Amino acid sequence: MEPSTEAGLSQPVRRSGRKAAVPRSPATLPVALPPRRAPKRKTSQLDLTADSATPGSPYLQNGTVSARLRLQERNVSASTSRINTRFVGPKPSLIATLHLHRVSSASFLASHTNGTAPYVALASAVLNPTPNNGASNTVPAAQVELRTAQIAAAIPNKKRKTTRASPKSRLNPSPPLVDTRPLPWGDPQVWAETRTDLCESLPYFKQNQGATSYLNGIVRGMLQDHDGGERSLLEEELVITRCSGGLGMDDNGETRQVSDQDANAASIACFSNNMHSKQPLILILGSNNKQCPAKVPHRYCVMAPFHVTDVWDEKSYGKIAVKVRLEKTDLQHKSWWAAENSCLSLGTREVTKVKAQRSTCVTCHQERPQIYVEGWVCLNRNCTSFWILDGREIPHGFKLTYNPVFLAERTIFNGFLPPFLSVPKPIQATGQHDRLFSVTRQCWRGIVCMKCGRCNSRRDWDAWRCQTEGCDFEWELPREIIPASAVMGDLGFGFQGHAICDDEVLDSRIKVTVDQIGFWRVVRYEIMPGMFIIHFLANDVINKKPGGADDIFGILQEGRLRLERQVMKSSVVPDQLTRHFSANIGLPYKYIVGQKESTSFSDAPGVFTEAIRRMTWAAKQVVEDGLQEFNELLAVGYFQGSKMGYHDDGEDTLGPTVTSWSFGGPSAFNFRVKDKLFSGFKAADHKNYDSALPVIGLCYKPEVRKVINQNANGMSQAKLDKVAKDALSGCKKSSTFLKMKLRHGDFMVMHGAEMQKYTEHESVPTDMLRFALTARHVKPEMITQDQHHKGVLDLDPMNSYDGDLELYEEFKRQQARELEAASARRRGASDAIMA
Ligand SMILES: O=C(O)CCC(=O)C(=O)O
Repeated sequence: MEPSTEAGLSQPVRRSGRKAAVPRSPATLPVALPPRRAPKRKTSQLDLTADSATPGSPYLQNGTVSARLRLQERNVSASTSRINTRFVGPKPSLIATLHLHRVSSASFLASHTNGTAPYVALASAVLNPTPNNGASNTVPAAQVELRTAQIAAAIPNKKRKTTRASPKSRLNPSPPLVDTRPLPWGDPQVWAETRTDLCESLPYFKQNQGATSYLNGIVRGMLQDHDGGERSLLEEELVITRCSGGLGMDDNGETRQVSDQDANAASIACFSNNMHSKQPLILILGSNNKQCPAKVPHRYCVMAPFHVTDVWDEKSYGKIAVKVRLEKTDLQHKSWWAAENSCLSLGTREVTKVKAQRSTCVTCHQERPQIYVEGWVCLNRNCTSFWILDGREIPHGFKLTYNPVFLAERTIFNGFLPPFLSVPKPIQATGQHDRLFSVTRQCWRGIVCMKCGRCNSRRDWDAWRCQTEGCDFEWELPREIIPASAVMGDLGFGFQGHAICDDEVLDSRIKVTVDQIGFWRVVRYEIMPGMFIIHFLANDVINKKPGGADDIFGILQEGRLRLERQVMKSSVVPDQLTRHFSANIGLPYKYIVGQKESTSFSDAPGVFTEAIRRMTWAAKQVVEDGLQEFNELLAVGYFQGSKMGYHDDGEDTLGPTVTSWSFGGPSAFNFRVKDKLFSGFKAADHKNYDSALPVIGLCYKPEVRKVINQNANGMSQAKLDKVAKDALSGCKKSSTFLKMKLRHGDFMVMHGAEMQKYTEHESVPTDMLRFALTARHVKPEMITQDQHHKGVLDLDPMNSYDGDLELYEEFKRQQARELEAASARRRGASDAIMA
């Protein structure tokens, strides 16, 4: 039997944060549309910056917090002089005084994070009337406190243009100044402190930036980290939110609809698919969400499975937005995010009998429930009656209230629940998995701690470890040492004679020469005079020698070097981890990622000193004058599917020669000219041509560029852009000029002072397990004295590597003996025939 309308609520439904609306018959509801938009209240614009205290700032290292805060408004400014404090323990606190000028009253907030611990600066200022006696009105008027908080950087009320929100600004919105919400009823079963941990650990949420995670036409998970825009809500059992898309920032820094949401956007179709195919999705709550009825205990908390009950179009700020209504599938148990004093009772409610009245649009014949108290509205954007109420289009700013009966509706979910409702179990190896299982893509995903429910990315090479202080949960898979032959792809045991070179040269301006040193095939690629890349191709005989590539491949797998995934210094996603694992030996290397402490050569296994010996041999074969000795070694490990994206090794602390040694699976090692250099344009769309950028042979039309640069003097930027755009028409983005295939045991030498300035490289392993050791010269004068001992190497000159020349000599002697024996056999056979 169909449930009756607007009756049957046996228990009052309590909703926090919304005015109680009296349910009335839709037909009798008065509809009062305002004649015109209410004037917008002008809010004070404050701009507080905590400079020198931005993420990664050196001022946040060594336990010292240092910040200078500025508050700016028209005719108003405030600043502190630099404030410093040393902190101990996890909750540093810092009090500083703000000097305010002509401030009437203000309260503001800024925060920053040093990559591990977030800080928030809170300040408030009070009325300071200008003294009548004409004395300076600069007075200490506010106290600034820096303390740890579970929130990311934010600057409220910052004056911004109405533009699309950058991914970064959407990740760092304003949290409430003081969270007065009650504590939650319970605890989330699964939670995370970083977006990377969340996305790497949960099968149903893999979106590093967006809010909706969908696959094969079905939404798997959705993050509620902000409020879902106008008329959105988040309650104990119900969420109404918008499908993402078409959002931007208004003048107050609030996110809102700035363009029509695309009706054909994949995410919208996915929500409809979920609804029609009865597929639930998992909602995740972020700590920036202000609509949750209780305090959010962690940065990200998994809520529960929800199902989609309605999807509709509406208008928000004059633009079309798509809304989705989601109900919790489990109505029997209290939601953990309910307020601790919530009195929504469960159990005996006959909620399914509550149904809002449905009506059909006379124009498009679509049926919908009555969603707003003010009356029934057609919510189909393709209909001419769309967003019409009482014969008029609903004006922007008109306050619509949800029909409480529509909100009270509950639908018994009779679809299938996904298998990952509770805590996803950590990955396990079964008897069917082979020995390579432990280095597959699945094994460097994250896991959920079985003790505290925290999502943890895999950070360590050898195991998963929970990062919650005091939690000792560790998870390890059985591992065995994998021989190189198991990951060498089509080559199996490798070459017995000289290896075949499969490198691809994609720019004919590169000069290629091929040579041979013993068993080593040496291929040289000259980019320009004095700047070259050399590929030393190894073979199976060299690799098998003691101290050779086979031995080192085994030792690297033992895990004594403690390879770790590092936090990337510059990434749109905070706390993003590299896809590869690494550890540094010798002098510290200021790498693109935040390397942990470097191990000294004397503390590292001796085999790494042997590695430096061999890499020094390779570099000496090709660098004619004065090779600067290597004092740093970066070990990098790759599981299946991990890689190192395009970068250069151009830190000013480094010498001009970089040598690497490869182990295990092959890697596509690609080189390209840096994009700006390639075209001369510093911005996309052929804008900001820079005549000062150097022109090398591998640039786009270098001769044309030189002529443009000669004539650039005195030209306006606009004129220069026009001239360059016309002369360099057809110029695309820089592409790979050399694809090197590095195999087990190969060396690669890059040399040239300008090499790292002009070019960049990436490493994309193509099989399951690979390591690379890269040796560099770090200028000791640029490193603090206390680190110098780490780079000291005991390279006995009597013991240096000689390219295994004797192996090749022996191979030639053996070949000669075999030839001699074969011809002796032939001679013997013909003698026998003659006899
Ligand atoms: O050989 C590799 O896999 C990458 C090494 C590399 O590019 C680096 O350490 O900078």
